Amino acid sequence: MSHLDLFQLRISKYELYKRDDQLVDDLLRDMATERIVHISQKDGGTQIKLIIDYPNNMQALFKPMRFPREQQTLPNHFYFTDFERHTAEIASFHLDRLLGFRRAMPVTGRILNMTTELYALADGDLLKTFFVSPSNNLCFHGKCSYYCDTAHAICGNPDTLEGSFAAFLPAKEMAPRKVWRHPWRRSYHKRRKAQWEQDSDYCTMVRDIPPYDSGRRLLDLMDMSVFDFLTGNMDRHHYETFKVFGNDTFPLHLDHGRGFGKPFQDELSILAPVLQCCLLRQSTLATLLKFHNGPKKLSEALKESMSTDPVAPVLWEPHLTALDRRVKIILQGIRDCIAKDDTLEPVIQNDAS
Ligand SMILES: Nc1ncnc2c1ncn2[C@@H]1O[C@H](COP(=O)(O)OP(=O)(O)OP(=O)(O)O)[C@@H](O)[C@H]1O
Ligand SMILES: [Mn+2]
Repeated sequence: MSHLDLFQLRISKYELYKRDDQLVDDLLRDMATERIVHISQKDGGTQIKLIIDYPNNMQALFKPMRFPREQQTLPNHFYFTDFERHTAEIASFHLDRLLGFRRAMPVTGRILNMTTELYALADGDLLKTFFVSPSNNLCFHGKCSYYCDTAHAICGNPDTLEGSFAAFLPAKEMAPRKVWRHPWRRSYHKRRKAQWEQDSDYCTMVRDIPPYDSGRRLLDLMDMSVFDFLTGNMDRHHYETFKVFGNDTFPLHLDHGRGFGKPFQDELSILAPVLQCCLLRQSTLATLLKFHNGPKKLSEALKESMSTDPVAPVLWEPHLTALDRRVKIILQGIRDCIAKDDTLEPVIQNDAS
């Protein structure tokens, strides 16, 4: 049995893995070093993703590097046209773990050989998209709805390619997932706004709708809002849970390629769930306070956590600075909520309540 098989078997109703779980390190190492035997394109998504096959049926989801780490989200791009960043996937996993959520699958960086580890292992339609560029580099573009064409090809430099490798979720046939619309989903339209952007009482309505009217789910959305605000991810349109665990289970933190794009801008609208509901889980507040008060700031802890990654340094320094600044903003938001506390619901809650 592979480390990934074991990891998948141990997923619980409350988290993907245990605190300080050695298995996570084993899995990261496997994905970063095991021989790759086949690659194919994952269909369904908007931007290119490859399924990486290793021996023993281990699989990873690969997102390629497109730009250097200093490149920011293009100023005229919407969150839904922003290019995905492999470094955001890696950093988000580490951040999710540091915040004590453990709702994101482990992700490692790895440098591949374009010829022997990609071209030689591709077949079918994916293989047909490989070509040699004018500067003699091997490139491919795959088939998808955004940026899968010759003008947006992914090229070796000269023959290596960096990317992120996310541990594969259990097969859908083995562990079916339920897909939920995020109540604070953005409109995904150039000109239209979503209801939550116009209705300041939006949370009152959400609080009455199952599964947000009882149990942990609303608190989990607050955690997700904190997590996304820290990374700057505006692309949380849906989320998924494992069906076997029912409704009172954690939402998976998936798809973080659009985080870490704007280190000099703090996008307060991502924090709307927390600010509109005036709600936060007690353990999450404690974690944020711990990083705020030090001695170890969130930026330092994240840098340390990612320092052993094969593609370290994973993040451009301004992204790390942004984290500490954003922790302060979240805490100030919570202070304001407590100060004006005129609602019937307490601001800081435990799962049991
Ligand atoms: N680690 C993983 N293992 C297996 N499947 C995954 C993993 N992460 C994500 N997926 C699945 O792949 C789907 C697409 O992934 P992702 O959201 O990253 O792609 P996307 O191109 O951004 O798609 P969309 O544009 O719909 O958001 C997800 O909805 C999820 O079901
Ligand atoms: Mn996505």
